[in-house]
Amino acid sequence: MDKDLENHGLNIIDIEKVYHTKNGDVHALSKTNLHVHRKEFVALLGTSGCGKSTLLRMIGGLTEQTSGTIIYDNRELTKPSAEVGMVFQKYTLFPWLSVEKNIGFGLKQKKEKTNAEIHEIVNQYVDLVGLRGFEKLYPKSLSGGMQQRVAIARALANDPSILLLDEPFGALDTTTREIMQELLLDVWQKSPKTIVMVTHDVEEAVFLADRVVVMSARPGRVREIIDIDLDRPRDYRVKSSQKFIEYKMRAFELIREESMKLMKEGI
Ligand SMILES: Nc1ncnc2c1ncn2[C@@H]1O[C@H](COP(=O)(O)OP(=O)(O)OP(=O)(O)O)[C@@H](O)[C@H]1O
Repeated sequence: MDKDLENHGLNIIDIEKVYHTKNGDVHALSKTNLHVHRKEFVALLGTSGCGKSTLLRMIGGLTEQTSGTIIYDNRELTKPSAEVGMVFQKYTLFPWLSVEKNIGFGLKQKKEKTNAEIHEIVNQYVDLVGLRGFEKLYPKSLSGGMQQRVAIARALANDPSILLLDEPFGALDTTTREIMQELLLDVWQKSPKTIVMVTHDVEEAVFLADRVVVMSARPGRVREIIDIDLDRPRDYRVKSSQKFIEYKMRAFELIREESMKLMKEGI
């Protein structure tokens, strides 16, 4: 592959994070390297506290790394920017704004588009995440799954190059979660982005991602990368295939090994 193209996408280079707290230093992430291709979907898995969220927050410019560099398409990412959209587990919608106002919030702030253009973009995302008929409602009258759909639409409406998802379906019941996974795949297929998603759910990671990155226990680093060679578009039926089960088992084994290490260390 052309050297320049190879470098395109997200490059995480020698990233390390130590939190300095009053009770001492917490080594959250040891030198971590990862390359995520443009429009690739990567899922991060690992034991609790291995630094998954820390890594995501550093990519998003919300937490400063102790050392190392994060580059997207040859530009260094150092602070929050419109290029990076984020969705967290906790519903983070503005309660005083309607669904459509929440989705259009970032566009309005940027002041680059007319109200009519914003209206059109918002409408497009209302349809994409299946919220037609709910656009005038306020977050408090929506279910958890619907609120996360608004959050995803809000992040995408800004047309970011990278979408960071931190356990976005963690608070949802199993069925809603599965439906949201399919919706996310559908949205990603129609509006492809470079996605990095943190999840605790092995099945979710294998179902969604092109590659599953399993991290070692704290201080985290990349333990193994599993290439998920499953046809797209995917639907839930793929979960019963032999290949799917093998990928899932491999990820489980790795996480188990890392959890056992933590237990032996008495953490
Ligand atoms: N702001 C902070 N100050 C001090 N320590 C922190 C801070 N944020 C995270 N940590 C610590 O850094 C380590 C990694 O935390 P992080 O939340 O990144 O892990 P995680 O893999 O996302 O965990 P989980 O799966 O439980 O959400 C943990 O030991 C955590 O306690």
